[in-house]
Amino acid sequence: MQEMLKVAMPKGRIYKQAFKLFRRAGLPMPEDSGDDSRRLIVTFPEAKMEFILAKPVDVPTYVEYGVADIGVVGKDVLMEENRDVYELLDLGIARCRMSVIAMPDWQQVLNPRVATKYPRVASQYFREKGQQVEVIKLNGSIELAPMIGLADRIVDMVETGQTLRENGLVEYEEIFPITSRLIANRVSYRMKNERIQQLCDALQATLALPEEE
Ligand SMILES: Nc1ncnc2c1ncn2[C@@H]1O[C@H](COP(=O)(O)OP(=O)(O)OP(=O)(O)O)[C@@H](O)[C@H]1O
Ligand SMILES: O=P(O)(O)OC[C@H]1O[C@H](OP(=O)(O)OP(=O)(O)O)[C@H](O)[C@@H]1O
Repeated sequence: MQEMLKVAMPKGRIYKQAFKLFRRAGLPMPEDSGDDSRRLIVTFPEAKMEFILAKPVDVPTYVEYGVADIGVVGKDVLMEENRDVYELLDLGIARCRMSVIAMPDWQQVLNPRVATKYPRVASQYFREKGQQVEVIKLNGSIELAPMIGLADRIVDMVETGQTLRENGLVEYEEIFPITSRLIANRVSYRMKNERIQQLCDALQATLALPEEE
């Protein structure tokens, strides 16, 4: 008999897309993802899966500590959290990019301030460029920082570019592209290898197919 697989799933914009992908991969799950519910643990007995609905940034933590066997998480969070987990598969969903953004009249100054939700990513990026910057951690609406003079530049995500256009900001450089990844706890990956590998193979085969409407 198959054992239960615990999956850390991010609430929010990734959830619906990940759920749809799992269904397309043939997992016996209901059509309704139930994403408007307030339940934090959802069990799918037929699929032998339990979803732990977490804040996106916490997914790698649950997986590293083994309270979830696997998880779905954006590459942005994976880079920032730097947790000890296996990255198994690029799921190709929730596509966007991490970029350096500023006002159009931005000028190079000595020791510029950079605001971001991703201090590790930003620090590493500027360190590799040999530029000394002061990184200021914010938790949302990062685009405000250069508009109101808190920072010279920001490091943030761009998807459609709408937020930038509506606030008169310019994308200067892409740091890396982002998609969601399937990650696994190191011990679970050994102990539940067949199960996890089966899921990976099914997801990979689905990703190779053209997406139906
Ligand atoms: N336009 C986008 N902006 C931000 N993230 C995006 C976008 N498109 C895709 N993503 C991906 O979706 C993930 C989760 O984003 P979401 O906005 O749901 O969560 P969050 O902002 O981290 O969480 P919360 O709103 O609970 O603080 C991101 O980590 C990123 O990988
Ligand atoms: O290029 P776009 O399609 O406009 O998407 C990019 C925006 O989406 C994200 O913000 P989010 O909606 O997560 O809100 P936040 O400011 O709370 O992070 C991100 O931080 C950008 O602000």
